[in-house]
Amino acid sequence: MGRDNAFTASDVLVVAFAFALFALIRRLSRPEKGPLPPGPPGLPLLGNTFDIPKEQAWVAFRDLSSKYGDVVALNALGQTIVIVSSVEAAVDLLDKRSAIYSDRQASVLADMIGWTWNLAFKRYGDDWRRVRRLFWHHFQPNAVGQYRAVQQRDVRDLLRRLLEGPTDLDGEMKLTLTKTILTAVHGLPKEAVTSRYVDILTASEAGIAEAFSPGAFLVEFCPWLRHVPGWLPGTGWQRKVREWQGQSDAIREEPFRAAKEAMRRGEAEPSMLTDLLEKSREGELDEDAIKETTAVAFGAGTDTTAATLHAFVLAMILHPSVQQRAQAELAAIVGPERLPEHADRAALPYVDAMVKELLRWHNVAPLGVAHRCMREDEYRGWRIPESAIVMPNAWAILHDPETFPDPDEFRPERFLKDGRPNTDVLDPGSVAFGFGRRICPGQHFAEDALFIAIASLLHVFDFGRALDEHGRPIPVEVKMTSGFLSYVEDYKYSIRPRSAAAETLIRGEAVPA
Ligand code: HEM
Repeated sequence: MGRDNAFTASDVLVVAFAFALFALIRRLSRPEKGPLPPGPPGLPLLGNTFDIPKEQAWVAFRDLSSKYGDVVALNALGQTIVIVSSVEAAVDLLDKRSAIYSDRQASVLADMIGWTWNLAFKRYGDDWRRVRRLFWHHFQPNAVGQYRAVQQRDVRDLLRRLLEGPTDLDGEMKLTLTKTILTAVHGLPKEAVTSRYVDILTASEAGIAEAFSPGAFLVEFCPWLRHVPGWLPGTGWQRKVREWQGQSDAIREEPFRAAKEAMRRGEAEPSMLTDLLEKSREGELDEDAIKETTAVAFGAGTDTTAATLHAFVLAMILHPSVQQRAQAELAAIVGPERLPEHADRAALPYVDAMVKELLRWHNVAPLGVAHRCMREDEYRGWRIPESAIVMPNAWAILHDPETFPDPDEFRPERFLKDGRPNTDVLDPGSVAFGFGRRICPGQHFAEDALFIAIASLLHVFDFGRALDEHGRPIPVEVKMTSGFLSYVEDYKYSIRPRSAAAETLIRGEAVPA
């Protein structure tokens, strides 16, 4: 809202004070049963609002946990936020007590934009349960094997595009995952999946980042503002909401429409959608549930996985010895005459450990997705109030030097012992994908997608630093963007096929004996 100058900073402060005062009076009028978890002292009314930075909040929260412990309570204008920075506390609360920690915070803006169709934002209840069950049925460990052929097909197409010349690596990763998901989930033939779908997602991510930037929109604090007519001064923000509505609708409707069109022409591939439509013919499902279930795979699965892969190439540039070790393993196990397949995974412990290390090293959701406590609870003698927001600081857990020495280093061997997987080390997948009943249902699909992409890329390409006009390597550094999802900032890279035989493999031709 500040962005279109619709409201001044003093408007925001007045409303914030009113909101905080209301929360304070409400709290004082209720007897309290125990202390909140420890945390920094807050200002009168405003609480800890200034302890919550907009940039890289996970780093500031980690610093708070070093001082106050693994469970820290903050008060933002009367709203309790509990930051959890250990696996033990995250599992105790979000997993073992998931019956009361599986809700999401209501958002007026999400409701206005129409994002409430999205499983990740749905409140805990029957509607969430219905879509989640349908989704899980198609993405549980025993089901994801059916998507491997499509994942492999699209990664091999990616290799070909990368061989053809310099390209936008980030965009290519996104296009690859978009093709995979829209084929596997919607049944779209790969030719029908153009960069138009990538653009839809990119626009909607920017919208989500802006809409959910804390404190940016007064309507979150004053829900009545949504009813103010759009012709009144100061309502420019409603234009933005309409734009975001369009993006949310596009994610939900466009692939679905295209898929139905492809079915009509007899060009659709077997997919989750064809399966769900079959069930709907038997009268078990309505069209909205089908659209929501398929659209959330596109909305939640594409960018998260593509962003993780984009971070992978950066890790390879920064850690050439890791790249070489993985390539040696691939050369020994897969050999020069073929490209890797999912079935090779068990025989490639180092590459498998790279998937773990990647999920640890770059957290696309550094603070997970916040859960909401549905009923007042007690934990280690502290009171967790009803409606408290509980955020697992996945980044802090996965960068804790006690668990992962030199956490900024990309070191897959930390997950190996005598060359075999070391089950004594915390599996980053058990943190990066969240907790409890809301745990990411796309985890197994994502891990498969990451494995086949990493193995295939390293089998045929060398990644390194790009050179400047004087032939000097251009420095790269790891910078994480802030926001609901975090990406590594763009970087310069060089890519070249490892050998003539590798080029032949990429082109899909037989390697001469
Ligand atoms: C590297 C890739 C990915 C990461 C790191 C990731 C991470 C997460 C996290 C942290 C959550 C929140 C869990 C919680 O509330 O505790 C989540 C939720 C979700 N993810 Fe993923 N995800 C990834 C890929 C995928 C994929 C490939 C799909 C689908 C094909 C997917 C679908 C979803 C859905 C539908 C939810 C919402 C679940 C709910 O609220 O019930 N994700 N993901």
